[in-house]
Amino acid sequence: MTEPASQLRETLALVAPGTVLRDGLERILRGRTGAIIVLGFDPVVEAICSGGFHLDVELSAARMRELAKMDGAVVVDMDTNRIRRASVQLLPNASIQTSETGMRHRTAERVARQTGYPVISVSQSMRIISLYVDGRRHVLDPSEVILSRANQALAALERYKSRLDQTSAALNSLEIEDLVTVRDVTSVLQLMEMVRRISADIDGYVLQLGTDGRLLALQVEELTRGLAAEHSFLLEDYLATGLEPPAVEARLKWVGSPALLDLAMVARSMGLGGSDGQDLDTPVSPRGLRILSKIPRLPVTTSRAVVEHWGSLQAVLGATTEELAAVEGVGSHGARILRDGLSRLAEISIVERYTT
Ligand SMILES: Nc1ncnc2c1ncn2[C@@H]1O[C@H](COP(=O)(O)OP(=O)(O)OP(=O)(O)O)[C@@H](O)[C@H]1O
Repeated sequence: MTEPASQLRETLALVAPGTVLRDGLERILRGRTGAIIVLGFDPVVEAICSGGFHLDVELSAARMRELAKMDGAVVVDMDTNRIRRASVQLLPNASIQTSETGMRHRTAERVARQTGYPVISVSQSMRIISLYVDGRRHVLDPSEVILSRANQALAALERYKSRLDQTSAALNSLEIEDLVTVRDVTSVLQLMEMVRRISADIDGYVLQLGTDGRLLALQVEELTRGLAAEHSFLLEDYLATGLEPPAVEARLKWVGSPALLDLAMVARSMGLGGSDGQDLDTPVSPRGLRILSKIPRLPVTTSRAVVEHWGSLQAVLGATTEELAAVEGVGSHGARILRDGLSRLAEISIVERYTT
C-alpha cells in the first residue's frame, strides 16, 4: 500500500471512528438513508448550491442524520465546524469527467474536483461510504475489516523486527571483532527498510481506525522505538564518502519491494560493494555511532565527539580511559560509561560467538 496523499490522510482522520463526522455517517447508514456531504464552504461552493436552506449551526452527528433524511446535499464548513447548507441541489460543471454511475456519486465526484474540497457520499442502495478527495475515490471500510488487515501487518512487523534484532546483534559482535562485510551491513539496512515500510502501512490503518486504532498505534510505537535513530547511525557508520544519510534514505524509499530483496541493490544505494553493489564480501569498518548508541546513559553528543576524534570503532576500542577522557566533551565520567559499556558489549559478543 502506498502512503495516502496528504489531503486524503487529513480527510481520513476527519472521518475516522470516534469523530463527530463518522458518528453521523454511521447513523445515516443505520437509518438506511443516503447522503452527500461537502466538507468545505466558500464562494465556489456557494455558487454551485441551488435551493435548500441556509443554516449556521454546530456540526453534530444527530443533526447530520436529521438533515440527511431530506433530499439534496449538506454543506459543512470544516474550518468552523458548522453546517451551512442543507437540502441543496448541487450543480457542478457537467463537463468535469466522472467515472461514477448514479447521480449522487457523479455529483460528489464532480463537486470534489471543482471545489477542491473533500465530498462524502453515502450510497443508500449499496450502503457504502465513499470519499472523493484529491481526484480519487476512497471507500471507507468498516473498522473490523481494517483491523484484520492491520493485525496481519502487525504479525509481519513482529516477524521482521525479531529478525532485525538478531541480525543487528550479530552485527554488534562482528563490529567489535572487526569482521564486518558489506553483506552484514546491508542485511541490517534491508530489514530496517522492510520494518519501516510495514509500519508506514500500519500507520495508514491507524489513521483510518481513529479511536479503534489506539492499541495498534501503541504496539507499533513499542516495536519501532529508537529505530529511526539506529537507521541513521548505521548509515553514518558505513556510507561511502560523499553520500549523506537523507539522500540514501530517499533513494531507498523509491526501491520497489521486489528489488529491496536484492542485497546488491541495497549495497549500491549506500555506495558500497563496488559500482554494481555485487561485492558483498568486501570487508568494511564502522565509525562506531550505531554501537555506541546502545550504551545506556551515554549521550549522543559524547559518542559523536569520540567517533569524530578517533575516526573508527576499532580506534575507540583501542583507546584507554584516560585517552577517551581527554577528548573534548567526554570527560572522566563519560569515558568511564563508555569503557564499561564497550566492555559489556565485547563480553556479549564473546558469549554470542561461543553459544550460537
Ligand atoms: N446534484 C445533486 N445535488 C444534491 N443531491 C443530489 C444530487 N444528485 C443526487 N442527489 C441526491 O442523491 C439521491 C439519490 O439520487 P440517485 O438515485 O440518482 O443516486 P444514486 O447515485 O443511485 O444513489 P444511491 O447509491 O444512494 O442509491 C437524490 O435523491 C438526492 O438526494
